[in-house]
Amino acid sequence: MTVRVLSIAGTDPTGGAGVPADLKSIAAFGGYGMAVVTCLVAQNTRGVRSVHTPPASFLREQLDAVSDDVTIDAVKIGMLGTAEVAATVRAWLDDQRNAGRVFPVILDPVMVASSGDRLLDASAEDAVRALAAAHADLLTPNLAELAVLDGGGAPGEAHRPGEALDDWDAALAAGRRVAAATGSIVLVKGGHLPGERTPDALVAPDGSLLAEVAEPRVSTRNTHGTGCSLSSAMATLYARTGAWPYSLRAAKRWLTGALAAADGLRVGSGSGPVHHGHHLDAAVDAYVAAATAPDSPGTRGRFTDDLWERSAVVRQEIDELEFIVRLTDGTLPQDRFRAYLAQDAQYLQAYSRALSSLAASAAPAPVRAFFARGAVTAATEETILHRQWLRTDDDADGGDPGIGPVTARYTDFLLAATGREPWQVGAAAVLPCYWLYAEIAATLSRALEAHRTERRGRDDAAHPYGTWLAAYDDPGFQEAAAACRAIVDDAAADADEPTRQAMAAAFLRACALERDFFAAEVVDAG
Ligand SMILES: Nc1ncnc2c1ncn2[C@@H]1O[C@H](COP(=O)(O)OP(=O)(O)O)[C@@H](O)[C@H]1O
Ligand SMILES: Cc1ncc(COP(=O)(O)O)c(N)n1
Repeated sequence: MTVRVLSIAGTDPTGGAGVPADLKSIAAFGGYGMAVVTCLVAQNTRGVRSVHTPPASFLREQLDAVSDDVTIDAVKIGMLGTAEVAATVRAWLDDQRNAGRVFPVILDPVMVASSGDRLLDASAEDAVRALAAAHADLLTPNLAELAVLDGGGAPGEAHRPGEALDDWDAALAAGRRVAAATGSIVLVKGGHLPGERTPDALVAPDGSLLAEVAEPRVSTRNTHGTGCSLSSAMATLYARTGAWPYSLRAAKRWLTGALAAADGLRVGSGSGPVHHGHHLDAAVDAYVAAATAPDSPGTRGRFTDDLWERSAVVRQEIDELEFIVRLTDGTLPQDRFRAYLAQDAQYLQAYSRALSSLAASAAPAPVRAFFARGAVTAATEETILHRQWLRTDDDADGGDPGIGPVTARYTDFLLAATGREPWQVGAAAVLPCYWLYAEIAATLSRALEAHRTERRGRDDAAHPYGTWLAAYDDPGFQEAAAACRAIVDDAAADADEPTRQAMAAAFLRACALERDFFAAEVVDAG
């Protein structure tokens, strides 16, 4: 379901906070973003230079231009700047409510930028509190903002304004008071507290805890706009799901990924932005793959011939990987080989499940039978790997390292493609594991033969991974690869063009993941 989300906020010409961050977050969750600008801010990752606030009447014109024309599914409010701006937004919300237009309002009470610059007049704090009490369904203050909002709590109980909230229990207590005082749910954020994890919690006006989540702290100075991004994500997810706890868990997980990918953006020399679109790689790959497809499919040869050609670059990259080169010449260190096998065992477990999905799909009976046999073979291979190579039963040095991030990315993709896509697309997704592996096994086996011939009679004649390599150059495996290829060709011949394109995209994505899998064993071994 696409939701229409309006951001009412200030600008950031470097794109990390305010309106641009909001629009990116809304888009990241599949929403349609709209924006009304409260203040124009000349800022970058190093700080705020100046703020220009257009007349309140013009703000009202922008708000009316949206609401006169578009049905709004959620509103996220960020920087308000002045009491007059806060009052104008409030008056517009009053009018919306009186006209019977109901939508959730998420208020991020922006007061001070992460650079330390003020973004709200001190005299406007009461107006923000009043706006929160009148209209906000959810408030998303950071700790400093929570402390200021709490300054207006019940006498005697209230946290003193300006006093720092420096532990999680104090923050939750302040969150409860602000929730009670405003009647809004408060998202209490522990991002500014020290510690390995970053806790966030949703506190209801009756004091109950609706959800508490904690993700690992990402080691980065690039946190500009995290507050804006999180609150827009919450607005979009809540408009879509109608559930605050699910929205928080999903938003928090995404934000942690956006923070982890932040350093890779290389935007600015101060506190840079987070990567809002970090999760879109797979979708972009699919579009690029579709764009490389020839225009007239009818004039082509076998579908998989074309796929093979289109995967040439990735296959070349695999052949040149240090891991493959050293596995072939036998110089790969034992611990790296074992780390690879441990990930391979994890992979096989998921692969067996992916093939089982195809065995249970709407495919013709012989196809289902083929994948059912494949599922059994993969599970058997996994068992053999554990018994013969990993000896997990009596492993002296602590056993299973768990699934690595790259293995997880590949297996998540396979399970999604075989579980949720048409079976033809799932079949194309599992093909690279058969086909590329069969090719690699054949190459390795030729190298093994050369190694033997060259060193015949010498005392280093035995290739350290010879037994393992030999097992993989199994004629049965080569036959299975050819059969899977035939299945994909037949399926493509009967499929419509969108399905063929989805099949090609799935095949090429799996090839890229196959490469990443071989390239990543050092990292995964971690
Ligand atoms: N280094 C970090 N690693 C992981 N999460 C973080 C980090 N810094 C902030 N966050 C998270 O980002 C969100 C916004 O946090 P916060 O810093 O309180 O907002 P603001 O940007 O408004 O100051 C919270 O969920 C917080 O836990
Ligand atoms: C227009 C605008 N709105 C909000 C912030 C706060 O940014 P942060 O989320 O880093 O505190 C900002 N710097 N600029």
